[in-house]
Amino acid sequence: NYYPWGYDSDNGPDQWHKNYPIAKGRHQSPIEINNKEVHYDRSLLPWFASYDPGAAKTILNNGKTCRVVFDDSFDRSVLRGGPLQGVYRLRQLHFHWGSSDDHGSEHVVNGVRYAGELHLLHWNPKYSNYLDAVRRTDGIAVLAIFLQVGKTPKPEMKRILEEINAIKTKGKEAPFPNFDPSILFPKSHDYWTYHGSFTTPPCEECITWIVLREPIIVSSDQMAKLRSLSKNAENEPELPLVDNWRPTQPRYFRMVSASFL
Ligand SMILES: CC[C@H](C)CCC(=O)Nc1ccc(S(N)(=O)=O)cc1
Ligand SMILES: [Zn+2]
Repeated sequence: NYYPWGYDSDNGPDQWHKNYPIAKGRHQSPIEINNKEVHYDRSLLPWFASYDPGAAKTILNNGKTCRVVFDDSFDRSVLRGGPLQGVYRLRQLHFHWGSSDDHGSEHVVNGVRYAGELHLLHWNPKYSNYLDAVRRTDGIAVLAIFLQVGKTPKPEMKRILEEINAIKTKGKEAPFPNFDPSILFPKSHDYWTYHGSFTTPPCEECITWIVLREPIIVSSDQMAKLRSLSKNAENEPELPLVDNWRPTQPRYFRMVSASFL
């Protein structure tokens, strides 16, 4: 009998390997990023995002996260440079967050957990489609941005959080037109990069991670707004959608490169 994966004790990260054996692989994500083990790579190029606001389509609650979906039927919104060869198409963005402000991010930096983490997922159009790309080591690129709680929140987050009321329960979707996610980017483009996996099932090891050093500032109220999402469907008992983050995985023999000294 099929029992969907989740983040509870009976279907959470420690159980995922039963249906997705690669979850115990050697290139899993997220990981701890420690300054001592990072290698400054001066050959790393800056990365560039050129996104078309018109590519934004809908925002949805899939019971696991809040996701914004973009038109990826051609090279309309792309990420290039950094560790990447060629352009990667923006497909979706989503968040991971905790049950309180002191945790919720997936990557951890020198022991620091942030309140949340924003993932912008892009795929390599040299492959015929997304499902083909997820089977390739250079198939996917995820730009990860930490959410830090502070006094002067980024006004650009407001647009996403205003839509939360329309997608309270699992399966709810709402139109989300005219949105350029690069307005969410922090000032600095400094990043770490390493090869890893999806942080949820199917845990495929197809991701070039680009983790930004500078977090974006959100307010405690904005985090509370994310936590007001429910993982249940409309007519089911209310279950808060919180703590949808995977603990850090072993780094094994992977190099984490830094674009900055
Ligand atoms: C077998 C293909 C499957 C349907 C893929 C569905 C998918 O895209 N999942 C996904 C996306 C992003 C992340 S994360 N959190 O950015 O690492 C985790 C999981
Ligand atoms: Zn994610």
